Amino acid sequence: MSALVVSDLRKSFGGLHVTKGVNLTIEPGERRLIIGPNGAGKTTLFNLITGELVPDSGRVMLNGQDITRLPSRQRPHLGMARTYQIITLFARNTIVHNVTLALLGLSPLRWNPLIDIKRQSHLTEQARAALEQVGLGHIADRPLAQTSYGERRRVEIAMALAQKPKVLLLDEPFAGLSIDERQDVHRLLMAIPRDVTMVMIEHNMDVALEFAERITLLHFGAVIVEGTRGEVVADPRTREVYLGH
Ligand SMILES: Nc1ncnc2c1ncn2[C@@H]1O[C@H](COP(=O)(O)OP(=O)(O)OP(=O)(O)O)[C@@H](O)[C@H]1O
Repeated sequence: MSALVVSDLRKSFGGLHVTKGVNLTIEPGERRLIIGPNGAGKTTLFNLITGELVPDSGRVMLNGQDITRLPSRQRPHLGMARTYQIITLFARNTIVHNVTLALLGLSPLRWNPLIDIKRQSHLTEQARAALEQVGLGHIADRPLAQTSYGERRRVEIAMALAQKPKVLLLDEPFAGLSIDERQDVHRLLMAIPRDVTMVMIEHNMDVALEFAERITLLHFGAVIVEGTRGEVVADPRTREVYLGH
């Protein structure tokens, strides 16, 4: 059974057709890169898959289950996680506290106004384990404000990993990072075990090529090339979209 299947997905904003019948099949354990120039419709596709946007038509299946109309907040319980920008989180609180809060947000306990987060040791342990996994275990008790941009990106990935996802969606995880920070994030993503399927969206083709075995090129809301890394790079349509010749 495929990990994620998108069938004939369509979305318009007013008269603008932004997603024009996209099909994708992603196998368990796969690392898939979805590339495309600015405005190709990558973020929209990502939001349709995660449930932040509702498609006009088409279907999204996660591990064989139709989730097209399932609210996004329920998708983590079925094994889908995405990275979030954490800039708006609690900068004065510690890193581990922030990751624990992200986990609490998924838990039924979030409805309890009397909850004392410090007592939720199982959530804190899960948060610490995820921070270890991204190489931040040693600074888990540092305030979030005292972290570099690259470290914050790793905290974002830890928040998603703490949910123990089966399918992890990464929205431009290298954006805004220095070359060294990119290498760190790249190494960390490559070390994630194969029981996690990963789909990454990225507009800059060069920074993410090594990540994926298979690449999908999106242009004007449609898939125009798909194949192995070698096939997509060699395809004249890829050159045309990216290099204009
Ligand atoms: N909510 C919206 N309302 C109207 N138009 C939208 C909306 N969201 C996206 N669009 C338009 O849809 C098109 C695709 O946008 P999208 O952000 O999905 O592209 P992208 O490939 O992610 O681009 P980038 O690499 O620049 O992030 C753009 O023309 C954008 O202006």
